[in-house]
Amino acid sequence: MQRILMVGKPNSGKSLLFNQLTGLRQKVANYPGVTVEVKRGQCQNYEIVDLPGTYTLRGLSRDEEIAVQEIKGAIDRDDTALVLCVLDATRLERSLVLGLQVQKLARERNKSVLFALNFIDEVHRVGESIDTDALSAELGSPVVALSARTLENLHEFKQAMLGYAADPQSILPTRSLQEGELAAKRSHQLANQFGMQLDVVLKNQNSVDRFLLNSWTGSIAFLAAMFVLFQSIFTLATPLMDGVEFLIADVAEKVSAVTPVGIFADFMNDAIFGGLGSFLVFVPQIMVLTLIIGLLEDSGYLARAALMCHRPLSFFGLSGRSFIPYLSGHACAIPAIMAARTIESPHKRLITMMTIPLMSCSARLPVYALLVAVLVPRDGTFLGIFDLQGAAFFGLYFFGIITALIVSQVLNKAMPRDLEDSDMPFILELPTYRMPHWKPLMHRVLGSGTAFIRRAAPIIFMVSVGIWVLGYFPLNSNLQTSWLGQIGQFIEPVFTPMGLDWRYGIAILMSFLAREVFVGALGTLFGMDDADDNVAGLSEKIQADGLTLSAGLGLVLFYVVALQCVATVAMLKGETGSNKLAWGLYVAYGLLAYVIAVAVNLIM
Ligand SMILES: Nc1nc2c(ncn2[C@@H]2O[C@H](COP(=O)(O)OP(=O)(O)OP(=O)(O)O)[C@@H](O)[C@H]2O)c(=O)[nH]1
Ligand SMILES: [Mg+2]
Repeated sequence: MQRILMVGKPNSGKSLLFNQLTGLRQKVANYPGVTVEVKRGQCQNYEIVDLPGTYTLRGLSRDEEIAVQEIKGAIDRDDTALVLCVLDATRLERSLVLGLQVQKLARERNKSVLFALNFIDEVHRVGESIDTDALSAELGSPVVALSARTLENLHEFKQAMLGYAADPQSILPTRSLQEGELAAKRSHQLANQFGMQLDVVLKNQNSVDRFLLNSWTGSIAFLAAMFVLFQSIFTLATPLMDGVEFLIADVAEKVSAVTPVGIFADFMNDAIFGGLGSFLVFVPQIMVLTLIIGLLEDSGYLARAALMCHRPLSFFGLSGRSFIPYLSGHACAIPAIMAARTIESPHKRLITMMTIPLMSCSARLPVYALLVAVLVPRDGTFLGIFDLQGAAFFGLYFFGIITALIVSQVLNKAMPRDLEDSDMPFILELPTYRMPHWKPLMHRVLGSGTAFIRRAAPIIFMVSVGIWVLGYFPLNSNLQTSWLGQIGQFIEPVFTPMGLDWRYGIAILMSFLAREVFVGALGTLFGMDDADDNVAGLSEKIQADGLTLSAGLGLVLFYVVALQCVATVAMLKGETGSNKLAWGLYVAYGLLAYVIAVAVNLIM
C-alpha cells in the first residue's frame, strides 16, 4: 500500500487531522508532545502515518528523534506517495521551519509535498485571512487551508490530498531552500508576508498568562488546580458510585430471589456480585479522573503548569517537562512512561520514568476509595469547608508525589550524568488557550471506563472464582477451615506486623498480579465470611469486621507505593532497555511499601 506521511511541528493538529482522515481515535490534546510514537491508519487505499511533532530535522528529544528517523527513512522509500506537512496557520513562522527543511529533502529525492494550512478557523475568527495561492507560489508546493476541528474545507482538502497522492509527479516542488539558505530566516520572511499579526494571536493569551505565570498568583492557581483535581475525583464521583452500587445491589437481590439456595446461589452472591461487583462500583471515578485531566490538557493550562513546576522539579533532579508524564501517570503509568520521551535530558528522563509508578494511577482508585470509605467518616469536614473524605483522598495522592520526589532526589544523587546533560535548556512552547474539544473528550472519558473494565474484569473474574472455589471447599467447611483458610494461616505471619489477618494477606498477594484485584478478592472473601449473605457494601462489611485505623492507614499507604503492575514493568523494560532495572523497581517498591505499612502500624 502507498503511504502518506504526516509531519509537522508539535501541536499543529496532525493527530486530529489523522483521526478525521482515518476514523481512528488517537490522543489529541492542547500541548506539544502528545504523540510520541508512530501511528498508522488507512484512508481509502493509502496508509496514513502520524508522527510525533518536531520543530526541526535535528530532533532533540526521543520522540523528535523517532519522527526525524521516520521522515528520513520514508522519503527514500518507493511506497511513500506524498509528504503531508501540517502547518499551524496561527503560528506560521514556527511551523514553516520544519516544513521548509522537509520540502528541501523531498525535492532532492524527487518526492512531493502538500502543505495543510490547519487552524484556519482561528484565523477567520479574528477576521484575518491567508492568501494560500500566493503562499503556494512562494513555497513551490500546493497549500490547502482547512480546520481539522470545525471541519471547514476538510472534504475539499481530502479530495485534493488523494488526487495529489495518485499523481505526485504533478506537484513536485518547483522550488525549495537554496544551499546555505536558513530555514529559520526564510520562514520568518514568509510569516511576515502571509502570517497573522502576532499581537492578535497573543493578546488574550498574554493577559491570562500574566496571572497564571506570575510566581505568586501562578503558584496559588497551580496549587488550587491540583487540589480541585484530586479532591473532585472523589467528590464528583461519589453520587455516581452510589448509583452504581445501588444498581448492583438491586440486580443481586433480584437474581438471588429467583435462584434456588445452593452452591450456585452462593457462587453468584460471593464471587460475582461480591467480587466483580464491588470493583465495578469504581468505574465512575476513573471516568471523572479522565474528564478532569482531559480538561486540563485541552485548555492549554498543562504547558503553563509544566513551566511553573520547572524550578521546583529541577531541585529534585527532574525537569518541568516531567510534569506532564507525572500528571498523566495519575491515569495510567504506561502511556505516562512513554510520554517521558519528550524530556530532552536522558538523565532526567530516566529518573522521571523510574518514579512515575509512584503516581497514584487509576487502578489504585478502587483501593483508595474503599479504604477511605472504611477509615474516614462520611460527613466530616476538613478545616470546616472541605469534605473530609475528599481531603483524605488528596492526601494519598500527595503522599505518592512526595515519595516520588524524594526517590528522584536520591536517584539524582546516586546516578552519574554527563556535563552536557546538566546543560540542556528547558524549552516548551506555550499553546494558545482553547475551549476543550468536547466530542473527543467524551470519547476519551467513555473509553477510559470501558478500557478499565476490559483490562481488569477478566483477571478479577478469574481471581474471584479461584478464591471462591478454594474458600468453598471442602464442602461443609467454613472459610477458616477451607483450603484457602489453610493457605491463609500459612502466610499470615508475613502480614501480622501490618496489623492484618490472612484474608487481607491473600488479597494483597493476589494484587501483585494487578492492583485492581485487591478489591474483588476482598469482596469475595468478605462475602463468603458473611453468614447472612447480605449485599451491604464491602466498606460496611470491613468496618463491621473491625479494621483498625493504624492497620488501615498502613494498608492504603502500601498501595500508594507498591508497583503491582506487570504491564508497567514491561513498559519500563522496553523504554529503559533494562530488564534488571524494571524488575528491580518492582521488588524495591514492594519492599519499601511493606516497610512503610509496618512502620505506620507499629508507630501508631
Ligand atoms: N481550533 C482548532 N483547533 C485545532 C485544529 N486542529 C487541531 N486543533 C487542536 O489543537 C490541539 C493539538 O492537536 P493535536 O492533533 O494533538 O496536535 P499534534 O500536531 O498531533 O500534536 P503532537 O502530537 O504534540 O505533535 C488540540 O487541542 C486540537 O483540538 C484546528 O484546525 N482548529
Ligand atoms: Mg499528535
